Amino acid sequence: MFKDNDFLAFTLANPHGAAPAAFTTDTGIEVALWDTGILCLTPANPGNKDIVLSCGVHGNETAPIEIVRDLAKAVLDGSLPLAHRLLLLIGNPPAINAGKREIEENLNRLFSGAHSKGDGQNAERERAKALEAAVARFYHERPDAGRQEALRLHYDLHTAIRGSQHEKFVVYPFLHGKPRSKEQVMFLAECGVDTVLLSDDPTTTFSYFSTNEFAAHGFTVELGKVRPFGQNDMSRFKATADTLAKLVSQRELVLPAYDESRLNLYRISRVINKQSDSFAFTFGEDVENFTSYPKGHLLATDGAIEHRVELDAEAVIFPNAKVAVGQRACLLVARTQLD
Ligand SMILES: O=C(O)CCC(=O)N[C@@H](CCC(=O)O)C(=O)O
Ligand SMILES: [Zn+2]
Repeated sequence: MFKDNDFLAFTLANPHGAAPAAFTTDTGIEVALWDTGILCLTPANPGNKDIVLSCGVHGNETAPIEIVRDLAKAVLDGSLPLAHRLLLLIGNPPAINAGKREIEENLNRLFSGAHSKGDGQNAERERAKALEAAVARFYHERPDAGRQEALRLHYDLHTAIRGSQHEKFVVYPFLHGKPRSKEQVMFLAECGVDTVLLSDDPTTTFSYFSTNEFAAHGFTVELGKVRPFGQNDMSRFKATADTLAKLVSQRELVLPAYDESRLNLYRISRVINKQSDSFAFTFGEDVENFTSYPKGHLLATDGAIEHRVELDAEAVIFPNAKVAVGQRACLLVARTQLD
């Protein structure tokens, strides 16, 4: 189905849809293309993990797309065994083709039903619906359901617009009081992700959708800085790619014991939403994620509104004045410990 086992090339050649198709590899893996960029892989005797790996939810975040392309190729050509069910998602193919974060709307604000709110309709809203349906189908369609409790995982892979003082970090979605998983945090540390942002609010992101609706362990994983295809230094993503390969190929993954000294833990203290077109930060585009400011410091203005640091120190994450009015323009985080 895919020339040279290149799932990405096929997806980008069919950005708006592809007919469902299925085949079995020489190594006995059932491969099912459910739609363009939506590929379900089932080994003959699946282990207890149901793994979703998504990338390209933002079209210009290319390194994660390359990681998923290479992993798909290795599984399809048999060089990487598959131990568990795996759903590979290439989020926004038209945006990838355009080399843009989004075409009309930020896909990662359209989950948990947000795609169907309001009057507007566009390809990103349709895609959010299709991705939600694919995740639901994948988690519900486990062939041996009832016999074996599956561990549901979803790593939504991104890169950030700005540089980051901690290059690799995750947003750990709000779990509504359920305990955070120290094992998952150590898995991420093995991926080279040493920084965790704990969210305390529901959102409309993809990772929150999977954690909230399917009790998956889900994360938005930020792996570095956005660069165009061909300009990523893939050596910086090796630990992540290698650990993801181990995750999908090993029946049992041995992880180190929880060690907080390996981690930087932050809690999201505030979300700043853009309320008008006059929204502006007081700092420049070169200021990196995790830059910290003292209490009282003026971070942004929005017409007559002043956004100042409220805690002793708060650091800025994802500051972006160019988002649409009503959207999140910045997160503020403060140091914390795991609950
Ligand atoms: O660098 C930026 O400004 C954005 C990088 C990015 O796409 N981040 C995700 C985080 C999602 C989350 O909060 O879980 C996003 O903004 O969608
Ligand atoms: Zn992103």
